[in-house]
Amino acid sequence: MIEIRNLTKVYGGTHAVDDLTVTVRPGRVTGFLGPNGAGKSTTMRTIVGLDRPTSGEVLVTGRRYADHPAPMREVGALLDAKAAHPGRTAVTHLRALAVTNGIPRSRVDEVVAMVGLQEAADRRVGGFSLGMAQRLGIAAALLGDPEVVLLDEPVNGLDPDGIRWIRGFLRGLAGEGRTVFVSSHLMSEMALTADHLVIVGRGRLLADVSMEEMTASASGQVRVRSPQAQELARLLAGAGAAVTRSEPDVLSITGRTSTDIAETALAARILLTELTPVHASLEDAYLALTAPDVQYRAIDHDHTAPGRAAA
Ligand SMILES: Nc1ncnc2c1ncn2[C@@H]1O[C@H](COP(=O)(O)OP(=O)(O)OP(=O)(O)O)[C@@H](O)[C@H]1O
Repeated sequence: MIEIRNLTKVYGGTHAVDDLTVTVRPGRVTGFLGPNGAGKSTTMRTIVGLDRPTSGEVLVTGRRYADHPAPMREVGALLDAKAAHPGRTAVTHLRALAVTNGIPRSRVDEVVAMVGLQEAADRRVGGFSLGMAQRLGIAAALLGDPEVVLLDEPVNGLDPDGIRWIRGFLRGLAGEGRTVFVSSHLMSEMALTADHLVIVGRGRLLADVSMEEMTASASGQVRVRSPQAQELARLLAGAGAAVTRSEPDVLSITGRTSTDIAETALAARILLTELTPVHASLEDAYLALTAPDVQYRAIDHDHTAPGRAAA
């Protein structure tokens, strides 16, 4: 578990993280989302002791990172895939890390196999593709068999095969009961990987929600099928709901919950054959939530759609 309590980090005059309080729980993949400059990397660096909080604190499995006698056994992090020395082979890099952290050398072979790098184990890291470097970074993060795993943009620049591999791998780690905290800007990927979301904007917490809640609440729409659709539409519209009829027996309703609609139908003895909250895509839900907090926005040249973040 990661407990972030009133974390603030100020660089010069910039509040990179601003009074952030959130708990990242084990047994699930938690996606860490936010526009460019929202403070995700700063938060992750603080969790592993690479940045000191200006105020507040972060506890990993109950203690500050620096207070753990063997921190690599508690938390493994992939913050920069290109961090390994280019002249070393994958195995010498991992052995050096193992030795300095009191981890048996036999563990190196285990993590190399876990990430599928056996064939490249004796090649120099400088010649690795981005996908291989990401795998090596993950192997390093897993050396201490940690309960908590942090990954900053692990799928950046990977091909679809690599992305799919990381997705399955992270879900497997969470399935073993580990705490998996992963940042990404790829919403379609997060929608497939994460169970829970922590969303920040300008250093502050915007949402700490399950994927299900995030996408259901953003749409606010309920789809209803009924042989008495016209009568139901009249009743709901009369009560202030926005109702559109897409097929003769199908209504899209905004402004009423599923329960409200079921109660209205029951009271009027109207048969419902379908009652479904419509989920927004994660991308739509995310963009709606973070729009006020986007700091870097491209100029919109075609004047047909709002420009999105670019930095
Ligand atoms: N070492 C530093 N010195 C000065 N300012 C910094 C430093 N690190 C981060 N910042 C600033 O803190 C803010 C948060 O940056 P951070 O990299 O944590 O955001 P992020 O959410 O990871 O962004 P991105 O999605 O672009 O990677 C930004 O305004 C950034 O310019």
